[in-house]
Amino acid sequence: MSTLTLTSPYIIIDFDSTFTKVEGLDELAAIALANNPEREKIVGQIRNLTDKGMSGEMSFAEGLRQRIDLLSGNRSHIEELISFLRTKVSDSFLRNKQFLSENTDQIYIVSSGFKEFIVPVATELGIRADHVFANEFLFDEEGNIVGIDTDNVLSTDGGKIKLLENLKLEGEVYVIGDGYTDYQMKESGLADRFYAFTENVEREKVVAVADHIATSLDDFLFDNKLMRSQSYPKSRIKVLLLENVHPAALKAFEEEGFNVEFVKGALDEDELCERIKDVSIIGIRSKTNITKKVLEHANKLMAIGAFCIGTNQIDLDEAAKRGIAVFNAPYSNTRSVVELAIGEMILLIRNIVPKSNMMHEGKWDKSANGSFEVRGKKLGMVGYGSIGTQLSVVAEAMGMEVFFYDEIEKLSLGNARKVSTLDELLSISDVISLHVDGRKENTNIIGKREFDLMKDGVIFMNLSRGHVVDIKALAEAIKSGKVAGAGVDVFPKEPKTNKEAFESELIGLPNVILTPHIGGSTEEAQENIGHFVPAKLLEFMNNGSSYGSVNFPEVQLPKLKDSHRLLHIHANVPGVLAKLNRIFADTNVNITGQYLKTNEHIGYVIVDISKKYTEEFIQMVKEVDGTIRFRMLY
Ligand SMILES: NC(=O)c1ccc[n+]([C@@H]2O[C@H](COP(=O)([O-])OP(=O)(O)OC[C@H]3O[C@@H](n4cnc5c(N)ncnc54)[C@H](O)[C@@H]3O)[C@@H](O)[C@H]2O)c1
Ligand SMILES: O=C(O)[C@H](O)COP(=O)(O)O
Repeated sequence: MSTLTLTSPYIIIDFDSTFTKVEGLDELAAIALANNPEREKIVGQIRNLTDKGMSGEMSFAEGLRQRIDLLSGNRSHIEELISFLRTKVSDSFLRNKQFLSENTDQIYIVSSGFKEFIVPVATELGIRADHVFANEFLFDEEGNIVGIDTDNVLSTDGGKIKLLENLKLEGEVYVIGDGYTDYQMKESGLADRFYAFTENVEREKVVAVADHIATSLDDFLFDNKLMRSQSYPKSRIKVLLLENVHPAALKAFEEEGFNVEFVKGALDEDELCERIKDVSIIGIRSKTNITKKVLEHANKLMAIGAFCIGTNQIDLDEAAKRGIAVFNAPYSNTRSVVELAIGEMILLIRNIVPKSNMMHEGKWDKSANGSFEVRGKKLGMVGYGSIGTQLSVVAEAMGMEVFFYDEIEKLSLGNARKVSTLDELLSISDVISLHVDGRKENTNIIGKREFDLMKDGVIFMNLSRGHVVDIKALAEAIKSGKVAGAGVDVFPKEPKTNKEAFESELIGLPNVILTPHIGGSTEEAQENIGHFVPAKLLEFMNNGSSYGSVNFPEVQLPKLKDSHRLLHIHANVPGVLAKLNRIFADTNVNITGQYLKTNEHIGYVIVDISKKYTEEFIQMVKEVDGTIRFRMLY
């Protein structure tokens, strides 16, 4: 088969803001005027003239003349500009260098920019120098730009149309560009299609008249079934990032060419049901609940990234049944939580909060009563996972005796001692800190009965999940003096955004540190997560690897080489693999690698095949009974 046949239309490509991300002449002005005190003003005027010319608001030729007059550039500035433009080639053009170099006879650059800087940049990606049509500068003897070659048709209004007419191309002609003058080639009847290129800028007036929108060069190539770097254009794949995840995440997806939407707060169920319809990847933190109802609206969703540790806010089983892989960041913020827990336990055991509050009221209360060291005290941790174990080590280094209770067998670090029941842990500890996961069964594991078991004057901390503690019982225990100090970072009901008010029975109680779920909110942790989770999601999207997923059969796949990769997710029922293999045998498709992993709900089969196959073969694979989702990578 060949989904990649080249039907060979002539492709006319604009340069500024299409082939490169920027407008060459504007950048030349910024370079040439570097030492001019009026630089910003003049560059602003030039940009304004460029915009007006590109959107068709003013005569292009007049705008160009005015821009050259404002510029005051020379040859050395052009050299600098070329080096700069080499770093500003549009991502999708860089990705598709092979297409550009293998189809040089069909591709032309037609630009109102200048050959002096376009030719060196475009030819490096395979464009023929004699296929670059653009304006040319006039220089004086010192190399200063003094004007433009007015004999060149491109310096005139309607120049691109005249140029195209002169080219006399026979066959289909498609134009890709971001400006109105690019569209005019189609309007004149000389080109068959106009693709408004929006990877760098989106001009309303241009998009409105376009036959198609090309969000990237891959998008254009996909639309025309031409050879491309991405099996499916990433610019067509929508990524929705909620809850103000670190900008590193936005950058990671944008650099790969995805269509990314960034939202500061969380969304409620109804909003999410609406917004998720066309989303393929969603990034959330602890406040966004991905419920069964949300997933029912998420027909395109392939992966969920929890930019945090907890995944209790996601219906993991339902996601798996729908073939949606969920990833989180299990370690990136653990140290931050540990540091906050250590800080809080010292402040609480020293009774610092009331003392600090009094100072703010102008009261001096120097006394040692009710203030203790943590050294020698017993720290009791419920949950000895990633955070519990780290806290254990740091607390021991401060001279605490560490005890823990975990419902599964865990290796003690250092001198930490495991106790066999929760009740025992609660009754022996001076400081109690909760580090259990947020599964439903952990709801209210600490309530009145458990507070009654604790020592009088205990210090109590919860930095795990809000629903784990009965807040009313905690408030009573604080009021009665049973709990001498409490540090609470997580609550059964938390505001979705910083604009919503916080309500709790703990407000106003003495020696209580309340924090707005910021255990993992440090710059370091958020940045780590901002790199870690997108890397996992991208590996899944680009390569099929699901290693580290919390709900999906985990496979770590080799890089795809000289093959096409089929990713088949199916209900875990007997016989699917056999059926798939039968199709391969019957259709004579050569398998170069095969991987299978299952979990209780689904099977994940990855098959690398040689590139010779038919559309019918793909259709048969998609139609195998039990198929949940199928996609291909190459
Ligand atoms: N406050 C924050 O900003 C913040 C930041 C990161 C993590 N967290 C939360 O902290 C908690 C701990 O994170 P982690 O990375 O250490 O998780 P983890 O999964 O590594 O460890 C949790 C441990 O708790 C144990 N456990 C679960 N339920 C238990 C129970 N009822 N009794 C005894 N042991 C039980 C598990 O066996 C496991 O060993 C999670 O709820 C996570 O969501 C909060
Ligand atoms: O699960 C976590 O990692 C923490 O609860 C942090 O959640 P957040 O990213 O919403 O602050």
